Amino acid sequence: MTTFLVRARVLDTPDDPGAGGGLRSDDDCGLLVVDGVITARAAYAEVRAAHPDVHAVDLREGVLLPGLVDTHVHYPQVRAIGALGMPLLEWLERCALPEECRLADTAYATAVAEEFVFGLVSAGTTTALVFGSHFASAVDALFTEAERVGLRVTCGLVVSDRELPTDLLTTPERALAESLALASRWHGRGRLRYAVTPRFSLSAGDEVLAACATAHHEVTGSWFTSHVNENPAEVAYVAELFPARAHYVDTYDAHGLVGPRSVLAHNVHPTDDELRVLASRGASIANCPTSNAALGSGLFSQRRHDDFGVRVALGSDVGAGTGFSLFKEGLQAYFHQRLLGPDGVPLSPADLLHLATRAGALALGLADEVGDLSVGKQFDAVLVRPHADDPLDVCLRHAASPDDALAKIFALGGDSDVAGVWVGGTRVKG
Ligand SMILES: O=c1[nH]c(=O)c2nc[nH]c2[nH]1
Ligand SMILES: [Zn+2]
Repeated sequence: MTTFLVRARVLDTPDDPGAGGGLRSDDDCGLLVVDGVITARAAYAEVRAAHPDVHAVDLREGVLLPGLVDTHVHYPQVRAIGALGMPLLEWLERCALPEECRLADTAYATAVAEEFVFGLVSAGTTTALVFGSHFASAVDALFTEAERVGLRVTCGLVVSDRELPTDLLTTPERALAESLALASRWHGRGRLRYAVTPRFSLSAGDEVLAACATAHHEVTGSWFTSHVNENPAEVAYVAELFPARAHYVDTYDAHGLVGPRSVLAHNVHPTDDELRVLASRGASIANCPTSNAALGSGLFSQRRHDDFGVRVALGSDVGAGTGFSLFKEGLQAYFHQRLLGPDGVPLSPADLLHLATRAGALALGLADEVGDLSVGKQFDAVLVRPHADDPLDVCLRHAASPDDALAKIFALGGDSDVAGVWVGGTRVKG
């Protein structure tokens, strides 16, 4: 049995700030961690008195947050980050898809998998719903690396049967067979799970979507992820390709793919009917603000999702998104709401932390395990400790309140401020 006691300044959001909760802040908190699980939480002196002999780790030089949860991030696109100036379909054709073709080479894919997992850990992301590769061997490489490092990863084979470079296409039969084979190797193994992943219905016709539905049904507890309503040209083309469907969401819903274990990325241009369907199915949306800005996709309406009761979490959407940091995504989510003027939702610092942690855990069905630092949860945590006299260090020392300190972390925090990362009680960075 491995037991240690953490002494830290802890910020987390166990209760949704948008639903009457707020920021939980404990200046001198004691967390007893036994075999990776938090078994006691109280004032440090109290936990210490009850456990006088346990080894203590003093993290008071920084701020301890729950591990960050990224609900939409593309593993094959690490090397494609930062291509600016194109809308979605042109960016896919000129930038993302040529790079994704290179993952047919397993040695290349293995190197990218290592870079990708390192990118997640460096940013303080401990749980991710990862958009995989079109090549099964590359998906194996990603799961292998995630397991080696110990991250919580849900991922799957990306499948498509049209509109993409030939090397990225498959058939419904092959899609199903390869998906089931991957799931049999990885789903439910340690912290890993399988996600059925048609790229988007623009590139996945009804036969492939039906194969995805079969895989989702056969792999108990699997997840479903894809893209939806990202860009007006994409939305118009999907409508042309699926004349019998009511709308973009219906291209998935008609196959029974939209439910509580679904995460759809973007949804920048939804109709009211689509929001109604998403809410009634209990599906989640990954809001990807830096990607939406970089590709000029538009401003995400948090208000309409809130009004219809659709769950929202955050995704970095690397490589259309401009990096792995969910602090940056949170800040951009905040900016976008500001730019919407009266139609925007004023996001507080606690809202941003909730979006980057517990909302993601809820979207991924992992809220009983991760997302905050309560008793019974896994010790998945991020220590934010900037270098002495960096602007963030200065601002944290002079913060007027815990909410103010958190705002400064989202405004100024980056990978170099992430001084420690733990997953299930094991330190994976720092
Ligand atoms: O932002 C995006 N990135 C992608 O790789 C992609 N594929 C389909 N639709 C997409 N959107
Ligand atoms: Zn994406």
